[in-house]
Parts: sequence; structure tokens; C-alpha cells
Amino acid sequence: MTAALVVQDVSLSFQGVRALTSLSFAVEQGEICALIGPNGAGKSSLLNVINGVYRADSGDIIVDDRPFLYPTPARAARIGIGRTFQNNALFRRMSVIDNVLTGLTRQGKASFLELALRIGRYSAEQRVERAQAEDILAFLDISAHRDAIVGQLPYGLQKRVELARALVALPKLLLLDEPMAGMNKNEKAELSQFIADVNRQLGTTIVLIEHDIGVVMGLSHHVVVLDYGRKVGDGTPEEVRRNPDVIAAYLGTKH
Ligand SMILES: Nc1ncnc2c1ncn2[C@@H]1O[C@H](COP(=O)(O)OP(=O)(O)OP(=O)(O)O)[C@@H](O)[C@H]1O
Repeated sequence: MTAALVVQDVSLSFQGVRALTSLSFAVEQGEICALIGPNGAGKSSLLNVINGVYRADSGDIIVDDRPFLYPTPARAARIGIGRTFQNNALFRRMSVIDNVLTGLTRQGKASFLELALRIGRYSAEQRVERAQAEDILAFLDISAHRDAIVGQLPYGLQKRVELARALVALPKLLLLDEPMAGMNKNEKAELSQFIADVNRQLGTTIVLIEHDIGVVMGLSHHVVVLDYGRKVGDGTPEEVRRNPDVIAAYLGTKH
């Protein structure tokens, strides 16, 4: 089976601080892979390398068997990589539907003139995009909030809107940076269910960073553990839970 993502010998440093050191692992198609590790282990940096926010000092990111050369976030979106961020990055004063539509802005083919005059491919594209956005709102059960101002919604719903925005372009690979951060138990259970539905029903491969080990064990098929930028565990949730190096990395660490 072709891996959806291969991280191959990736290293990254910031002015001499090593964030990632010779990191390698593979994520199979259709998997939910959790990245775990103590604060500062390099998890967010790794997501930033995968979707082209940072350029690795060395090593390769391989997506669907093809090296992802000269990565940028725009190129990542074009090859089917979607992303949410650790801190809610929604437009708080805009409506839910308008926020979700911003997840599609790079897809249109209408010319500048068509856009300016709102003619030709512009209106056809708008109809298609609107339908795509409505579909994803329905899938995540937030259609009733389509016209609500995002900043006025409860936090759990805002996180679901963020997921909708990342999903509206139907990415093959979805990167979620701490999607449950700041949530209570019920909100976590609800979002976990939606993430599992996305994975099963849309077939999206998912890589997520999560600190709540209970959520990780319940949701993921595969767990990769980082500590000080190095991989210290890689396997099924059960294998990782029994790995003494992983236990050592977590001992004395509050999560
Ligand atoms: N833009 C940056 N400039 C300088 N150093 C950075 C930058 N981003 C990350 N680092 C450093 O790289 C290392 C890894 O950080 P990173 O944020 O990737 O860890 P993390 O595992 O995501 O942590 P957390 O769980 O706290 O989000 C840390 O030492 C951090 O201080």
C-alpha cells in the first residue's frame, strides 16, 4: 500500500536550537496518526514542515509516493494537504459560512475580469463553492449556525467551524494541531466523533497533535512519540503505551 505521507530523515533547527533531528516515519492511507510528546518536543514544527510553513534543513516529505519539493502552504493546499492551527485562526467577526468559504479561495479558475465583473465562470464557481461549503456544514452538523458570527459561538462549535474550513477543499491529508485544546470532556468526545466520521466516511488520512492520552488512545490507529525533536515511539496505541522509552519521556511531565 502507498503511504499517504512519509517523513524521511527530517531535521530542522532555529538559530542553533534543534527542533527536529533525523525524524522518519510513515502514515498509511486512511490512518489517524497521533503525534504526542512533551511541550517543546517538536510536534507543531513538524506539522509546519509538512505543510510548507517551514523548510526542513534536510530530509524529505513524501506525499502519495512523490517528494514534496519546494513546499509552501499554497502548494500544500494544491496537493491536498489541509491544516488547522493550534490557536483558533478563524475570522471572528465573519459568519460561519464565510469562514468556511475562505478554505476554498485558492481553487477558482475564473479570470480577473470574470471576478471583477461577476460574470462567466465566477458565478458558476460561486455556486459550486457554496454547495461544497453547505455540504461540509451539514456533514459536521453546523448548518443551523451557517449565518452566526463565529466569535459569538461557543468554543466547541468554533473548533468545528475550523475543522469545516480545513475540510471544505476535501484534502486527502488533514493536519490538526491540538484540535481539542481548551475543551471540556464532552466537547472532546463530540469532536473526536466528528474526526472519526471524517476519517471513515470521507476517507481522509489524518495526522493530529493531541495531549490528552485518553483521546489519543480512543481515536488513533497509529501513534508517533517525539521527545526533544527525536522519535522515541512509533506503533499502535497499545505498543506505544507499553514502550519503556515513551514511559520515560512522559515520567514527571504534566499533560
Ligand atoms: N519559530 C520558532 N523560532 C524559534 N524556535 C522555535 C520556533 N518554533 C519552535 N521553536 C522551538 O523548537 C522546539 C520545538 O517546538 P514546537 O513548538 O514544535 O514543539 P511542540 O511539541 O509543538 O510543543 P507544544 O506541545 O508546547 O506545542 C522548541 O524548542 C521551540 O522553542
